[in-house]
Formats: sequence, C-alpha cells, structure tokens
Amino acid sequence: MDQTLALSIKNISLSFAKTTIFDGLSVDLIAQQWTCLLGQSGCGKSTLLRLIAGLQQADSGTIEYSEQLKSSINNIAYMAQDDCLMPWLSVLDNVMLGARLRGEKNTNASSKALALLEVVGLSQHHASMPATLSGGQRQRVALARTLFEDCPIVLMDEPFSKLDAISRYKLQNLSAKALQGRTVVLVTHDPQEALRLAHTVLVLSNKSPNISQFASFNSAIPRELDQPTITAHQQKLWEYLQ
Ligand SMILES: Nc1ncnc2c1ncn2[C@@H]1O[C@H](COP(=O)(O)OP(=O)(O)OP(=O)(O)O)[C@@H](O)[C@H]1O
Repeated sequence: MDQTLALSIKNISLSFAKTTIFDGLSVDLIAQQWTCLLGQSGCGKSTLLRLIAGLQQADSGTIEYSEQLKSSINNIAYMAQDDCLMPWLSVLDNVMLGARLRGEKNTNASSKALALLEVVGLSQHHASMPATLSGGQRQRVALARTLFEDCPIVLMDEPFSKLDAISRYKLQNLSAKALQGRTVVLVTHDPQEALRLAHTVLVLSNKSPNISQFASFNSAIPRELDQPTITAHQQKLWEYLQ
C-alpha cells in the first residue's frame, strides 16, 4: 500500500434489508490530512465512518489500513453523531472514559482532561452531570473526549452541528490545530465548514460508484472565510451537491 495512504477502501458493497447503501464504493484516504465527507441525508456518510471504525461489516469488499496503523493498538477515535455521554458519569469522567475503560491508572489523565475542557470552554462544568448541559455543551464534551484519545485516525460525525456560529468557528480552529498530523474524516452538511477544513472534499451519493472527489487543496487549515479556496469554491460545491 502507498505510504502516503492511511487506508484504502476497496469495492465495498452494503445493503440493509432490500436497500442498497453502497455498491462497489472505493476510495483512498491520505494519511495526516483532513477529508471532509458531504452528501444528502441518508446517503450513508455515518455508515461509511462506522465501516472505517470497524463498527459495521460490509457485505463484500475490504478496508486496508497502512502498516503503521495496523501496528498501533489504539488507532481510531470515533465521535458519533449522537454524543454518547454516559449519564451517570460527570463531564470530567466522560472525557476520561477511554482511559477508565482501558483500566489505565494514569494520574495525568485528569489534568489532561481538565486542560481539554478548558480548551473547549467547559472547565467550569467539569463536575456537572451530562443531563444538566445544553446540546452544544454536550457536543463540546464529546469533542474533548475524542481529542483525549490521541489517535492517529479521527472520525468525526457532524461534530460542530449543535454549536452557534461563533463557537463552531472557534472549535473548527481548535480542532484543526489539535489534530494536526492526524488522519481526520469529518462528516458535515456545511459546505463552508468543509472548505475551511478539508484537504480533500468527497461527496457521497446513493448512485454507484457512490463517492466522488469534489476537490483537493494544498493550503493550510483552518482557512479564513475570505480565503480564495472558500470564496472560489463555495458556489461550485453548492451546485455539486444538488
Ligand atoms: N443498522 C441499520 N439498519 C438498517 N438501516 C440502516 C442501519 N444503519 C443505517 N441504515 C440506513 O442506511 C442509510 C444511510 O444511513 P446513514 O446514517 O449512514 O446516513 P447519513 O448519510 O449519515 O445520513 P444523515 O446525513 O441524515 O446523518 C439510511 O437509509 C439508514 O436508514
């Protein structure tokens, strides 16, 4: 496998009951870059993330991971669309959930989790229970939990969808910085978000071959809203998504 690839999805087909979701989907994901995945509701974006994470099996086809990732025990962090916070754990304990589940007795874990809560603007809520938080606050806890994992592949399913515009902008910036050098796949319905963050923009559809590349960009991320990459491509991406 090419050294620059993190993983290679080859000829994946998947149906639920009589509904075909993927029919021969193939795509390569470039290592240490952000790939943003757009497409109409129900076309299979979350399903593709779940396939990559190993949480869903395809009917046929393969996903090949690079040698480097194969040798890493804990290599994929997955932030689902639903925040999946444990209601009986505090915000801090939710951020450290992975360490707890792995039975790690690392005294640095709580200071690392507290630092991440500070970064996502929730340090004053570290002892709160999830039920007392707003949807956007819960999403920020889930983001902190994802960043806590330090994994080489990070899969994020609409991670900023519940945030106000200013918080979304700030957390896009924070995530781009925090996840520099990781292989990130981000599902979004927001073309502007994709153009701010993506090195590669992919569009998924229900029609075979299911996936197409809208564009790839070399410029550094996050991009400012007035950067040519965004202004020049926004309208085209809207039309591409129709
Ligand atoms: N476990 C499952 N059993 C049956 N059908 C499923 C299952 N998981 C997903 N589907 C169906 O597969 C299709 C794709 O779902 P998926 O959640 O991947 O779409 P999506 O593109 O992420 O949608 P959205 O943008 O609305 O989040 C949908 O029609 C959904 O109903």
